[in-house]
Amino acid sequence: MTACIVGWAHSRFGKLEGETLENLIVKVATDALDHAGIGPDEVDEIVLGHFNAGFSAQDFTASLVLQADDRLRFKPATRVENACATGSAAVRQGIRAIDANAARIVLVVGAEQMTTTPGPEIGKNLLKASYLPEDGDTPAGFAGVFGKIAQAYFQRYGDQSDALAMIAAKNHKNGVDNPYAQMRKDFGYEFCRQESEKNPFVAGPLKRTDCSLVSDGAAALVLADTATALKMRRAVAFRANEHVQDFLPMSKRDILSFEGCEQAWTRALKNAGVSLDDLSFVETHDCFTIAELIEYEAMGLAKPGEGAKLAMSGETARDGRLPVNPSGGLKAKGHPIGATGVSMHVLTAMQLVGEAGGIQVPEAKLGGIFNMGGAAVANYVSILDRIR
Ligand SMILES: CC(=O)SCCNC(=O)CCNC(=O)[C@H](O)C(C)(C)COP(=O)(O)OP(=O)(O)OC[C@H]1O[C@@H](n2cnc3c(N)ncnc32)[C@H](O)[C@@H]1OP(=O)(O)O
Repeated sequence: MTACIVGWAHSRFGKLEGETLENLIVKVATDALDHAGIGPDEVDEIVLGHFNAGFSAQDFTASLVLQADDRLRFKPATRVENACATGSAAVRQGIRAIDANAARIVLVVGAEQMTTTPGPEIGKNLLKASYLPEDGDTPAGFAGVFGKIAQAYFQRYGDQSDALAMIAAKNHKNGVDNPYAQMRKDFGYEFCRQESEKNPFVAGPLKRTDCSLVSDGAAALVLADTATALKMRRAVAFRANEHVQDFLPMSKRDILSFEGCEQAWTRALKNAGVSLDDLSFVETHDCFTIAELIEYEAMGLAKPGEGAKLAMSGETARDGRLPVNPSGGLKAKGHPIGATGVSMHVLTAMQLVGEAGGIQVPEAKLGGIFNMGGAAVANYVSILDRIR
């Protein structure tokens, strides 16, 4: 694998009043090129990750990146989509262009503007990433889908509400120190555990603090081949990048195993020639706290049914044995669908070059990323390593 990350940019995530999708895209595209020290004329290919599915009237968005600079005119530009893993799908498209020697420099952008959509429509738009014959009328949108998963998990392994609250509290605490995060509030374990007026049940056993946020935001990366990257200011290499797509209907699989996630991690660790013990931290897809818990098991950090034990142990806290979501995750940082996967790569690269500020994991050397579309349908794992 020859692709490296050589520059990046990240907008603040949140309800960004007065912002437009175009502005968000243009700003991060411009800032990422500046950060890399690359002129727009040097870009060989542009990939935009954008989910949309009804959030924005503006579709056909790949060309919005060209608004960043006239010198991007006539470059190939394509939009990709793979539900909540759309950002990682864009990153992978860029890697593949470089690996195929079809491009030397690729500009990857991920963006979404969700908060301008009225409340009930948000859930409906998100549900378009589920299997409609089964889940089309699920109340509470995607929270309803993961509420059912949580219920089934509790039936098989017992009530894990305390562990879910622990995960929520951990990620909210981490988010406090992330300047890009939408919610920078340390709610504490007790608040996340107790149902209250401010923390009501949303779907099944999931409370509000078990859900990721509805967000606007964008992030961008500049990718380069290794030879080019080694001449630049920073170079973070992909030791591995894997994509595993599973069946969409949950009825065709054991939904409590996240087998696509497991496959993607197994392949990535093998191809990188490392084990989980070698990782300094992981950014994982906590769209709902139950997802992070099942991901502990799928990636091999805990045995099936024992994710809760790991969550309660504190080993995944920022000062634990393997910090998980030091950025605050989707839970606190926010989850603007098309931007999320790109954001995970940006924040991991920042950690590896020691530029992560308040969320810095000391002496971070190797970072793992898991980004997921649907209920473990689109599964992307990257393992990143600083080489310069
Ligand atoms: C594979 C995948 O990635 S699927 C994931 C796709 N994404 C989603 O499904 C998004 C899930 N999240 C949601 O739908 C929403 O955040 C909900 C339903 C949990 C909450 O939304 P609402 O009930 O409409 O909350 P609303 O926006 O009115 O805010 C009410 C309060 O709760 C807070 N709040 C809203 N969402 C959250 C959240 N997820 N976590 C913590 N607090 C929240 C707000 O800041 C506000 O606080 P305040 O009263 O102090 O100002």
